Amino acid sequence: MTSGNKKKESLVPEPSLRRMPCYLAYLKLAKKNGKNYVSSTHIARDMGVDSTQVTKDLSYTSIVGKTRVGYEVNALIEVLQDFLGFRTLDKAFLFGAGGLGNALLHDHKLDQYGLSIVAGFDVDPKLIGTEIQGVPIYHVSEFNKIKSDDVSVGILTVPAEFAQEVAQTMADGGIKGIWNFTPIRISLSDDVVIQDTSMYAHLAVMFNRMKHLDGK
Ligand SMILES: NC(=O)c1ccc[n+]([C@@H]2O[C@H](COP(=O)([O-])OP(=O)(O)OC[C@H]3O[C@@H](n4cnc5c(N)ncnc54)[C@H](O)[C@@H]3O)[C@@H](O)[C@H]2O)c1
Repeated sequence: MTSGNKKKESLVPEPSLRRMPCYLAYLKLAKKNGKNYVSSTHIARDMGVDSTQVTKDLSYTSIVGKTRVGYEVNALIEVLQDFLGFRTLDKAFLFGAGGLGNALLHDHKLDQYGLSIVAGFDVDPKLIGTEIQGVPIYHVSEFNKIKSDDVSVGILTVPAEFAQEVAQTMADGGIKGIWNFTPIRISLSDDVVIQDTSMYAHLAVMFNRMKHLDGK
C-alpha cells in the first residue's frame, strides 16, 4: 500500500498523539509569521500546555531542540508530519455518502492529513452511479468487486443501526482501520483498528462546562 512506511507508534500515549496535530498547526502558523525557531517554552505558553509535556511529546519524534533557540520550525513541521503519517497518502473507502459522508468528500484538506477517499459506498439509488467531488459512489453490494489491497482505511458514516453490519463488511473486505463517526461502539476482531470520532461528544462537554460557568 502507499503508506507502507507509516510506522507503528503503539507505545506513544494517545494524549500525546492527540496534541501533535495541534503543535503542527501552531508551527505552520509560526512559519507563516516568519519564525524560524520556536522553543518548547513558547509552544507551551501559547498553547496552554506544560513545557515539560511539550518536550516529552516531541521526544517521541526523532527531533532534538537546540539549546537556547529551540526547534527549527521547518524541520519540526516535517518531522511531525512524517511521524503522524500525514506525508504519505492512505487510500480510503467511505461508507455512507449522506450528510456527513458528503461533507468529508468535500473536505479538500483531508489529503494534507494523509487520507485520500477513492470510492464511496451507499444504498441510496439517488447516489449510486454518481460522483461526489470526483469520487465514484457504488452500491455497498459492489464492495467485494471494488475492494483493493491498497485501500486499508474505511470511513464509517452510515446510520447507527447499520454501523456494526457495515463495519463487519469492511473488515471482511480487508479494511484495517475504521474511522468510525457513528455513535455505535463497533465490535470486531483485534486486527482492525477502530477510531471513534464524535463532534457531539465534544459539544456535550462544552455544554456541561458552560452550565458550570452559569452556576458560578
Ligand atoms: N461523529 C460525529 O461527529 C458525527 C456527526 C454527524 C453525524 N454522525 C453520524 O454519522 C452517521 C451518518 O450521519 P448523516 O447525518 O450523514 O446521516 P445521513 O442519513 O445523511 O447519511 C447516511 C448515509 O448512509 C447511507 N446508508 C444507509 N445504510 C447503508 C448501508 N448499509 N451501507 C452504506 N450506506 C448506507 C444512507 O443512504 C445515507 O446516504 C450517523 O451514524 C450519525 O450519527 C456523526
